[in-house]
This record gives sequence, structure tokens and C-alpha cells, in this order.
Amino acid sequence: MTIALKAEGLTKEFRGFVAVNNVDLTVEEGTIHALIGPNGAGKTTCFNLLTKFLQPTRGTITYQGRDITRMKPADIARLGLVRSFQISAVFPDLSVLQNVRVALQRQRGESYDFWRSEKSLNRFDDAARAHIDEVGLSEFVDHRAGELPYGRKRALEIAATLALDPKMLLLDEPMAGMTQEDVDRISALIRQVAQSRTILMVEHNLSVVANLSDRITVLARGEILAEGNYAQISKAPEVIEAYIGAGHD
Ligand SMILES: Nc1ncnc2c1ncn2[C@@H]1O[C@H](COP(=O)(O)OP(=O)(O)OP(=O)(O)O)[C@@H](O)[C@H]1O
Repeated sequence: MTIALKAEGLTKEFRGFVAVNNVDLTVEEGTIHALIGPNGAGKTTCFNLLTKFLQPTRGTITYQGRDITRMKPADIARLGLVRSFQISAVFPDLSVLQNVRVALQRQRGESYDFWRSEKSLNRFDDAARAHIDEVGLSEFVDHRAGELPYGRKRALEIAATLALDPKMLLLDEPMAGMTQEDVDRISALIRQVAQSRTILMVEHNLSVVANLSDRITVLARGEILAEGNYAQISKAPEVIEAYIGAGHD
């Protein structure tokens, strides 16, 4: 197996409170890997450590064999390890096409400039349309992003993320706030995007996790409680206990 992302002894303390404690995590290339756990387990903290939005107190992170522990989010994005945009990062007054063009422009390292003429931006159109097509938004290409239904905005967010040419995508609760119809659509989209990329996602919706994940890591109280496929972890007594004990939303 080829390892895409590896954390060793990952630890984060907030003024003495240990939110993530000595986590060893290995994500295999080409898989969909989910990070789950009851409320307060440390999933978000762990995600922020892996995406370099937080600096670990101890431990190391390697991506494709390269130590990225001290690197900045923008630098790891250039290596192909990309965190999905938050919906707030979608520009509501720009069209779907313009949003993806802006992402492409940034990926090429050009300064971000609303005043840039349409003409000079048009050269990104073909690539932008390909990403928009990949996420099933072709019929919305000229719609204002702000007018899109919530689930379609998430698809646009993924299209803008694909513009950064990720080899590995980190998704933070991709199903949050989605209707069942959206959940089905975004699940299909994640599966499709994963055909040529590695995915690590934090997700609360356990049926989505069961449906999509090749491998699941269960965190509780900042530590790894169990790891395996869904059949394995859902039967593990310590996992059942942690979920019942801590309550789950
Ligand atoms: N900046 C911070 N300062 C102090 N404590 C923090 C900070 N961030 C997180 N924590 C604490 O660390 C623990 C883990 O939080 P975290 O948000 O990572 O858990 P989670 O598994 O994502 O939870 P949820 O599912 O509720 O989002 C919690 O007890 C939380 O209060």
C-alpha cells in the first residue's frame, strides 16, 4: 500500500487540556477515510492539525513521505493536499463559472483581482467548465452562486476545490445542513471525485460514513478508540459504549 498522509504521536494541548492525544493515523492513497467520534472527541482539532490550520503541540505529519509538520496551509495545498472551501468562501454575487475561474486564477498564482478584464479571465473558461461538469453543475453555469440551493453550493465549493488540483482532499462535515436528496447527490459526487484522489473526511452522518468509507478511525476523548471498516467498528463494544456514553447528534 502507498501511504498518502501519516500522523505520528499527534498531540494538541489547549492550556493543559489535551484535545488530541498521541494520535497515529495512516491514510492510504486512493481511499476514502473517515474520522468519526462522539461530540468533543477531538475530530475538528485533529482535522485542523492535519490541514495545518493548527500547529501541533507534539507529533509529526507526513504527506507523500514529506514532513509537513511545520508547513502552512497554502504550502501544503501546493503539494496537492487541499482542504475543501467553506461555503462562505463562495462569492454569492459571482456566477458559478466566475467562482471556479477565480479559484483557477488563484491556483495559477495570479493576484486576485475583481477588476481584471473578462477577456483575460476567459482563458480559464474551458478548465472551469470541466470542473463544473465534473460536479454536475453544468446547467447552473451562469447562475449566481448565491441563488443556488444549499446542496448545489456544496457542489460548487467542491468544484472550486478541484480547481486547486488536489491529490488529496480533506472534507469537514460535507453533509452538514444537507437534505436527504443533497446527501445522496454529494455522496455520489465524493465517490466520483475519489476515483482519482484520496479523501479524508470528518462526518457525523454514520450512514454516509458506512456507505462511502473504505476505512474509519474512531476518536474518543482525543484518542483513537478503534479503526477498521464500518462492519468492524460498528460492532466494537468500546465504540458502541463511547457513542452511547457521550451522546450523539
Ligand atoms: N481552541 C480551544 N481551546 C480550548 N479547548 C478547545 C479548543 N478547541 C477545542 N477544544 C476542546 O477540545 C475538545 C475536542 O474538541 P473538538 O472540537 O476537536 O471535538 P469534535 O470531535 O470535533 O466535537 P464535535 O463533534 O462536537 O464538533 C473539546 O473538549 C473542546 O472543548
